[in-house]
Amino acid sequence: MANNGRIRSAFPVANGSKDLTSNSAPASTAGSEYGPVEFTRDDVEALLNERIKYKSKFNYKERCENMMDYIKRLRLCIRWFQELELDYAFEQEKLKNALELNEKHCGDMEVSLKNKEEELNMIIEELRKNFGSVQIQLVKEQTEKLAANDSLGKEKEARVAIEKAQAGLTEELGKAQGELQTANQRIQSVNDMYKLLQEYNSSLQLYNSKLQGDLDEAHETIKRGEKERTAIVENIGNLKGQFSALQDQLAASKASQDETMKQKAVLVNEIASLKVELQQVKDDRDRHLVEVKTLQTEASKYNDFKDAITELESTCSSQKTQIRELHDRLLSSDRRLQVSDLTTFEKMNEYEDQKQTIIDLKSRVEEAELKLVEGEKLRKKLHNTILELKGNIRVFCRVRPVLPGENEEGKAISYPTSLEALGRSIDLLQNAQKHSFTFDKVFVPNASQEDVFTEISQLVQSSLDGYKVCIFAYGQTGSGKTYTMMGRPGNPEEKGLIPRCLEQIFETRQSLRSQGWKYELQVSMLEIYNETIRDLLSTNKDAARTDNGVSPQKHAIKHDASGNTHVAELTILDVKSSREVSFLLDHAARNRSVGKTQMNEQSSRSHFVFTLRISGVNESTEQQVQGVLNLIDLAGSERLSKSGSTGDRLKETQAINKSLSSLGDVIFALAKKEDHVPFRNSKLTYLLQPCLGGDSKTLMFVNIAPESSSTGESLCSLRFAARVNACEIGTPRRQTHIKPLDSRLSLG
Ligand SMILES: Nc1ncnc2c1ncn2[C@@H]1O[C@H](COP(=O)(O)OP(=O)(O)OP(=O)(O)O)[C@@H](O)[C@H]1O
Repeated sequence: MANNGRIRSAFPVANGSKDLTSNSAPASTAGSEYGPVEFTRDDVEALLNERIKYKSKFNYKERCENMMDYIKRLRLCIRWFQELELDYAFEQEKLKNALELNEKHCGDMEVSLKNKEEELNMIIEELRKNFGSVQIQLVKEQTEKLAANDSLGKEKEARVAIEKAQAGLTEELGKAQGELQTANQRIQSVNDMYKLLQEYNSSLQLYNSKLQGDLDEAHETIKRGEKERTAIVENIGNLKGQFSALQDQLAASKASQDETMKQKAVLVNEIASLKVELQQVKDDRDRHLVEVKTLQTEASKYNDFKDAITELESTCSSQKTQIRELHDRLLSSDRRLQVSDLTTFEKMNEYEDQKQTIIDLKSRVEEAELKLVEGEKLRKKLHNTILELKGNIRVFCRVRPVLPGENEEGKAISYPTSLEALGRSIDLLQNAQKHSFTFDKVFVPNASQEDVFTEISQLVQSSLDGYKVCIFAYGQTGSGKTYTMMGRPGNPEEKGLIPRCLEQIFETRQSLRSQGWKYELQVSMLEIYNETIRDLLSTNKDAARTDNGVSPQKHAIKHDASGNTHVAELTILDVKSSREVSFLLDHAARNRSVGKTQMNEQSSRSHFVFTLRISGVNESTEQQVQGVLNLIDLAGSERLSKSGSTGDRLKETQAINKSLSSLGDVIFALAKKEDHVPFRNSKLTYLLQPCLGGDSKTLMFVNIAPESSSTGESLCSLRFAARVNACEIGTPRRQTHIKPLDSRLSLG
């Protein structure tokens, strides 16, 4: 029990003292005999280490008393301990409760803090949103402010203009009022003058009437004088004098009367003109009054404007305060924007660097692409040189995949993977014996139609360059010859070599136009069935389908001195697009002789020969080329035993085998450079004579079925192909000319 630095009094009981000062918590009330006592650690230790000394060892009474006292003190100490423990337990309980309370309080605080945090987050979110909307509003307010400023400026301008106009109008009004006043004055003076004239006129009239009276009087006097003349004859002279004087006076008064009359007329005219003038002045006055009225309405409008302007100004001032607020916010946003601008600037720099890197990379890619194009050109050139060096016959082997329902077990075919054999060799296992073959190319079962076409596309190009090209597919029934040549109908991905060749030719024809080349293409399709040629493009269905009705001589084959082949009465059609050719291919496929054999449900029982005659003229160089592309799907090569044929099928198989073995004979004779090459032994070899004879480029596909049951047939096919592959027949020759004036070369 640690004292924790509490200052305590020495153990009083132990010292026999009754100083019971209590100065610590928890307070102990131990020691009822001694009152509440407290022990320190030293007290307890002193008590425990106390050794009672006795005066006499044998004074048992004293020893007993001392012992009793010691026990009493020990008991006291124990009780103190117990009470202390109780107090501590109580205090611990209290602390525990306080701790729990605090924990609870803490939990509550935590919850409330979390709530507060959420609330604050929400407020922040809201503030952010508000900030966004405030920014939008700010932009809006700014545009509005600008618009208001604009309109205010306009209004001010209008106000100034109106004020100017008003000043002008007031000036004009003043002027008009002045004019009106002068006009009124003039009217007044005219009126006065008119009055005066009227007075003058009336006085003149008076004077006139007076003169008239005088005249009447004179007349009276004359009358009296006349009367008196008679009466006073002697006074005539005097009277005559009087009379003439009176007449003179009369004439003078008449003249003055005329004068007055004239003056009156002048005055009347003047009054009339003054009246007109007065009318004009009145009109002017009315006009001015109207102007004054309009000016007054404008002035009232201007007053309205004034109200609007004051309203606008108050809006402006409120907007100004808003703008000021927004401006403050804008400033803070600006500061943030500056920070983000800095980041953006850094990012921009990074972006620029990356852009530069991209540009560098692009230029490097372009360089690489250029190199690639150059390399491709070189490759083509080398390829052609190799072809020419190698001779004109090459062999490609293609193994078809295992078809659904076929047995995949016991793989008879494998493909060596050594560097020199990869893609060119094939091993066939028969009766535990391995037969290895190497060809120009071996296509594994998963090779696509496009893969195969890529390998022969150079050859197709050669036909456009003026070579005779002959590609044929050889192999047992069901090994994939028709698939290789024609593809799977209705599936563009799986179209065969013939449609792909034509697409390439038409595309190249189009692109060569820019170099001045113009090509004409003609197509013919025939089959050799039982040693008889049948025109597959004939529109006469009976002639196309019937075997017996066709004379073997009908489609006689002829070769001219230039190595061109003509088949009599064969339909040759000009073609302009690959679509046209596919239509013709469909037509021909429908006309083909097919039959069911043990090995193929739809076995081609004839050799199918597709011929494309290519005639090109270069208008700028006058160069002319004639190429021929023969694509041949041979009939199945299986042996009689395997085909299980009887009757007509047996006859077909025999004819097929005869022509195929003739093909072999011709190739081998050519290879051996024998004097006599048995071209005429079969229709097929005779037809293909110019293509096999050394001038052309020939490619043979040997098609192989993968299943073990076909191993025997596959071995035969591969052996035949290997022999062909070993042949070197001649060097292909290109048929080019400089355009003769009016000739068109015969084809084929
Ligand atoms: N490479 C290939 N990928 C997928 N299927 C193929 C392949 N080669 C051939 N086939 C399929 O195999 C079957 C037989 O092929 P195809 O008719 O072309 O053989 P064939 O040698 O022309 O036969 P025949 O000589 O009897 O006419 C067909 O259903 C064809 O679709």
